[in-house]
Amino acid sequence: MAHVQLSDLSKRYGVFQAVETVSMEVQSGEFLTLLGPSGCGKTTTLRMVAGLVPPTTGTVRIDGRDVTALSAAQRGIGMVFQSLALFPHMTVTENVAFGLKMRRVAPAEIARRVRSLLEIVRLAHLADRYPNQLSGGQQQRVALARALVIEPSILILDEPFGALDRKLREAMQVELRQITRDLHITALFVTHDQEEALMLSDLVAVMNQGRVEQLGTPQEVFRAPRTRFVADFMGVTNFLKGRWSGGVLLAGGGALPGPLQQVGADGSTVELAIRPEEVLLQPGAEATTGALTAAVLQAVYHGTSTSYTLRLPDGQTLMSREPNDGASGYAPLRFSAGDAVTARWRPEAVHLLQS
Ligand SMILES: Nc1ncnc2c1ncn2[C@@H]1O[C@H](COP(=O)(O)OP(=O)(O)OP(=O)(O)O)[C@@H](O)[C@H]1O
Repeated sequence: MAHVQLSDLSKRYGVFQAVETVSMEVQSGEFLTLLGPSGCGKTTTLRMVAGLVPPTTGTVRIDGRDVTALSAAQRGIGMVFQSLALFPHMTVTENVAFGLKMRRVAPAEIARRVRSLLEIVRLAHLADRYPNQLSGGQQQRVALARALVIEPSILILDEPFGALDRKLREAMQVELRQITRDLHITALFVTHDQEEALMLSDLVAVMNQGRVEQLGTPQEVFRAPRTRFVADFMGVTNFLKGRWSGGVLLAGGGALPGPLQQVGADGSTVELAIRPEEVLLQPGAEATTGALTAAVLQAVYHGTSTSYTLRLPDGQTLMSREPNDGASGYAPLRFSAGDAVTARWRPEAVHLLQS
């Protein structure tokens, strides 16, 4: 059980600000993921929590205690990194036992804990193998067992599944989620893969240029991104420029479906995001309030869905993505280039972005 609190954590390398005033709290047993593109400061943040990198300013607290000045070993945090560095000359059992031996745990207790951990990560049958006799996924599980065997209340994982193929990665993700839940471990995870972040986490912190741009549940950051960066990172492809007029948002050559809360004066402009799967199309151009007319520029079949690129009357483009169910999957596409259509969406599907 451990509660982690980061307060105004910053890291500067020379003149370069790698992490800037990051503050967040992870409750005991929660799974938090730092998500963001390469170089945004995820690893540096995680290493400051682990005690591997000293912060320039700010504090790290575990269960209310300031651990900023403590070494990594004194913090008792389990760690798994992408370059997992198993000891090649040791068997699976010896690799997992290593941390306990260093802590001078009694041999019988070591044997008991290693056996139990190998069962949890489903490797008991490979206990006597050497790392080079294991698949990549099995090696990752040894690394996980090795981190878990010291019974850490906090587990730190930096892109631990980056080298695995998709199927193996998914299996490991499910296992990791189960293990951290079962053992009530507080986990801090780093990835640049939004799907991985969404499926694993209780909380996702989206980072950009050293700062946390949005912190929320997976549903919040996916469904209600607050900035263009977060929306973009979450796979939103539709960004429209709009203008307020008497409580109505004008964009794309028409009035958007309301009610929307006007945030600026009349005439002020705003950027908005809409997920392509929220844009519903009907045949024929029918300009009514809450619907936009559009011309189909391109139709692309993706198997499980079909995407349409549309041109709106004011020249902006918009994407619509429709799921293909069993029947429609074999049917001809509903629209093709040049067709006139009407686009609508639920008022809640529109997210006004902060500039
Ligand atoms: N020891 C260092 N000296 C100087 N700059 C560094 C050092 N370590 C990291 N940086 C820089 O700090 C920034 C953040 O690095 P960090 O490793 O935290 O990013 P990241 O988000 O984890 O990226 P990735 O996904 O590529 O690992 C990068 O621009 C990196 O070049």
